[in-house]
Amino acid sequence: MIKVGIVGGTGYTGVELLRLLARHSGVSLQAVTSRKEAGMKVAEMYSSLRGWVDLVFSTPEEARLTECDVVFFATPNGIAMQQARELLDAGVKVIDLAADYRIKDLAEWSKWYGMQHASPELVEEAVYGLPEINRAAIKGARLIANPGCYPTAVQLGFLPLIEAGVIDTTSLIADCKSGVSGAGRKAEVGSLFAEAGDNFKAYGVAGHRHLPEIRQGLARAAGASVDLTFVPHLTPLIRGIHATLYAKLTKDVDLQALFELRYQNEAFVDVLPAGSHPETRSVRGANTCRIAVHRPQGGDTVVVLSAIDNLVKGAAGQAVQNMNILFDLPESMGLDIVPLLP
Ligand SMILES: NC(=O)C1=CN([C@@H]2O[C@H](COP(=O)(O)OP(=O)(O)OC[C@H]3O[C@@H](n4cnc5c(N)ncnc54)[C@H](OP(=O)(O)O)[C@@H]3O)[C@@H](O)[C@H]2O)C=CC1
Ligand SMILES: CC(=O)N[C@@H](CCC(=O)OP(=O)(O)O)C(=O)O
Repeated sequence: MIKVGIVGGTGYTGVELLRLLARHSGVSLQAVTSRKEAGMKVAEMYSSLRGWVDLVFSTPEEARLTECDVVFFATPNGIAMQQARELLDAGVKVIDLAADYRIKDLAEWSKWYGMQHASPELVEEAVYGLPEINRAAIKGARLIANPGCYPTAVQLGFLPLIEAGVIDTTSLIADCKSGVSGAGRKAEVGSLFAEAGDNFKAYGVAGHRHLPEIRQGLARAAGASVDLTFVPHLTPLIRGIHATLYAKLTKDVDLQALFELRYQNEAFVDVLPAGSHPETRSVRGANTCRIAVHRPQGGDTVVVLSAIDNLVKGAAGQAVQNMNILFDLPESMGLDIVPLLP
C-alpha cells in the first residue's frame, strides 16, 4: 500500500483527493492536514466521507509527512515550495496541485505570482504533470507540478493541431469558462451565491496567471514561442471548465482523424464524433476531458471544444493519475468513474 499524506485537506481539491483516494485500492491515507480544523474528524466536516475516511485532521506540523510515500499539496500557491525539499530529502514523492513548480522561467513565475521562489533549485527538476505529453518523465520523477485547470483544458485541445504543425501558432485564442469551485473554498465576495449565481462575466482579460503556463506548454509542443489570447469567464456552475479554442489552419487535414489518432491510447481524453458539443455535465466528477473539433463552413478556422471537471482532470483526478504513473500502478486505478448527470 502506498502511504499518502495530504496538506490542505479542507479545501475543494483536498476533499476531492479524499473522495478519489477513499476508493483507491492501492493507497492507505496516513495524514490530512488543516491548520484551522486540527482535531476534527474529516467525516465530521465532510459528511459525504462518512464511512469512507476515518481520519482526523492534524496540523501540518503534527502530521508525520516524512513517513509517507507521497504527499499531495492541495494548498495555495507558495506553500509547497517551502516544504518540498525536506520531503524529497526524506525520500517522499511530492505532487503539488498549486503552481509553485509549473513555470520553468523563475523571473516569469515571480512576475505572475508576486513572490520570490523559496526552492528555485527544484524548479528545473520538477516534471509538469500532464500525462498526455509527459508520461515517461512523470514515471521517473520525485516532484510533480500538477497543471492548472484552464491549462489542462486548453493544452489538450490545442496539442494535436500544434504537434501536427497544421495551424498558425501566432494567433491562437482560448475563450474559457469556469465554475465557481475553481476559486477554492476560501471566503471571497466574488464567490458568494448572490454575486456569482445568475451572473456571467469575463475576468483577467489583461492577463491571467495561467497564460504563461499555457504558453510554456504549447511552445514546447510547437518548438517555438506561440501567441495566445486567453480570456477566462466565471459561470454560475459549481464544477466544470469549458474551453472554446480558435486557430487558423495552414494545411488542409482531416481534423477528426488527427484528433482520434492523437488520443487513441489516452484513457482520459475522449474525442467525440464529428459535429458534437461536449458539455460540462458529461464530465462532472470524472477524470475525463471530452473534446470535439469543428471546421465551420469548411473555412480555414478550426474550433476545438474541450470540457473537463476543474476539480478532477483539472486538479485532484489528474494528481491521482500522476501518482499512479509514479508508482507503476494502472493509470486508471481509482479513477474509473461514471460522470454524475443530471
Ligand atoms: N479549485 C480548483 O478548481 C483548482 C485549484 N488548483 C490549485 O490547487 C490548490 C488548492 O486549491 P483549492 O482546494 O481550490 O483551495 P482552497 O482554498 O479550497 O483550499 C486550500 C487549502 O489549503 C490549506 N491551507 C491554506 N493555507 C495554508 C498554509 N499556509 N499551510 C498549510 N495549509 C494551508 C487550507 O486549509 P486550512 O486553512 O484548514 O489549513 C485548505 O485546506 C491551489 O493552489 C489552487 O490554485 C488547481 C487546479 C484547480
Ligand atoms: C474560477 C476561478 O477563480 N478560477 C481560478 C483558477 C484556479 C486554479 O486552478 O488556478 P491555479 O491552480 O493555477 O492557482 C482563477 O481564475 O484564479
